[in-house]
Amino acid sequence: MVSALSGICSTYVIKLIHQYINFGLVEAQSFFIEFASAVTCFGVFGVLSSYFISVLTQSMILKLRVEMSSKILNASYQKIEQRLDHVLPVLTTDINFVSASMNRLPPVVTGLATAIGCLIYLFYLSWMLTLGCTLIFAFGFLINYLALPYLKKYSEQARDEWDKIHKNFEGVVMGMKELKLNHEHRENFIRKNVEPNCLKEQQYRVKEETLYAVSARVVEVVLFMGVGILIYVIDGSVWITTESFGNYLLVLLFTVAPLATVSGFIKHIKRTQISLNKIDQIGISLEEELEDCQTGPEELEWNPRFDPIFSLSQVYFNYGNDENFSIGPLNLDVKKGEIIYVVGGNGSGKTTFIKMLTGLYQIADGELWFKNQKIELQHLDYYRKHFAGVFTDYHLFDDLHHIKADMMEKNAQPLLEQLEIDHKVQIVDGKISTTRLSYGQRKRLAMMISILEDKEIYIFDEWAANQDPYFKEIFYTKLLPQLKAKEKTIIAISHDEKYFSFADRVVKMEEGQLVSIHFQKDVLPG
Ligand SMILES: Nc1ncnc2c1ncn2[C@@H]1O[C@H](COP(=O)(O)OP(=O)(O)OP(=O)(O)O)[C@@H](O)[C@H]1O
Repeated sequence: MVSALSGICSTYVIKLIHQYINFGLVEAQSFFIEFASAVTCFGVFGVLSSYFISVLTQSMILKLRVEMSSKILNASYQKIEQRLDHVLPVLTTDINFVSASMNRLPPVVTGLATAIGCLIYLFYLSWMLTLGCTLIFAFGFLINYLALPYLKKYSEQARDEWDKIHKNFEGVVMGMKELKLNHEHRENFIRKNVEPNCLKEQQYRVKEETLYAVSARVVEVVLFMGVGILIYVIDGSVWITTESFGNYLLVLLFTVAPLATVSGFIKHIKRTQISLNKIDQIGISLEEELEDCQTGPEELEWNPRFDPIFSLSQVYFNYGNDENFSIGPLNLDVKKGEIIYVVGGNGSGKTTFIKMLTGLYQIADGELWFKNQKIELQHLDYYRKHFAGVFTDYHLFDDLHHIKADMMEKNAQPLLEQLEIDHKVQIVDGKISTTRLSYGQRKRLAMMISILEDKEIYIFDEWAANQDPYFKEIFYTKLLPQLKAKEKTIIAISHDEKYFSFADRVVKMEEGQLVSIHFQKDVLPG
């Protein structure tokens, strides 16, 4: 509405200029008042329209960003893990591109309003000429329209290359150490990976831009040709004089600039569509994976003394796709407060097992029970709430506001001291003061956070792997028993045979099967 008012005002200014050229300054004072008012209103409405559209588009962008983040977090972990290469470029590139396109909307809307206003005025000046011009404009837009599928094709190809470039950039940042150390590796990575992908993207973009320039120039040529034809037809015609045609052309020229803004946006619409498709591709498929977050199964009687806290019955899992690794059938009952070590060779399936156990991976077959409740797909989020721990590829968040205040107050400082990082890290206003720590210290911090989260079941994936002997000892002989004393159940992947005697049970994984289970008495030395 405000954009339309701004467009009307600019048309009115054009009309005043046009009238002055035609009839001169008839009444100087009223001309000046009208002119100044129209220009002021044009400016004010223009700013207001930009402001309103900006508020609207920015709130849409905000919604898009927050919704995408929530959707990703609500989706199946397994599916996201498989598509990580596509998800990150969507978050970093496509959402930004859609945002940038939305930011271009205010001048486009004002331009459109001005062009429509000018066309109405032109129609008033000469409906026949305006009809002719509209046909020429329509023909020009048709050419633009016909070029769109090709523009879309090149734009899509360039965007697909961008996924690969994004992966290369990840390599540049995450693999900087390796690339810095090895000159040949660095050269090879740049020449054989980064450069070819960037080159392909560049070629597609050049094709796209050239096609766009060609279609834009063709449109201009058509417009000029159209005007030429009009001049040819009109010259010597009785129904319009050369002078009034000249006046008409003057207003027409004012219409060209806003129309150019609008037609320039057409190219952006295609690119935006491609970005929206990319968002949609992961968005829609994420929607399919949405899990009912809140509800658990019906509460059943559960006696921690006799009943397992969770059990697996004939459970199978596989990665699907072309990956042929699978685990199962697994049968395991775990009691509340038990400490279980999972051992086994590399690639035997230990991490896969705990990801499945925590509900991050969905089981393919069999039954998963938690406190006598059968866990179905829709209960997975409820089920996962009972777990905390540290994976090998953990992420350290510095914001700890999700931790209960009393837990934080009572236990944070003693834990920092016990883990001997209190001289390095403080918790200030619910945030960790620094995460710039050694690997071992960072892992201790991750351990502290998981303990503060105060869940019923703890999983640790080779937590002690990069701890010094002193902290290994503390982990196996103090921290885990302390958690057990609080009736926490612990599943720890471990290769440290020395400490097997501290487990209640040691289960061994081999090629996706739990091949043996030893109780503490069996693994005690001697
Ligand atoms: N995200 C994944 N997608 C497909 N296959 C995978 C994935 N992660 C692991 N695998 C496959 O599953 C097998 C078991 O891997 P897993 O990480 O569970 O082993 P692990 O016993 O924990 O090994 P390690 O001791 O080396 O950590 C591997 O052989 C691997 O090929």
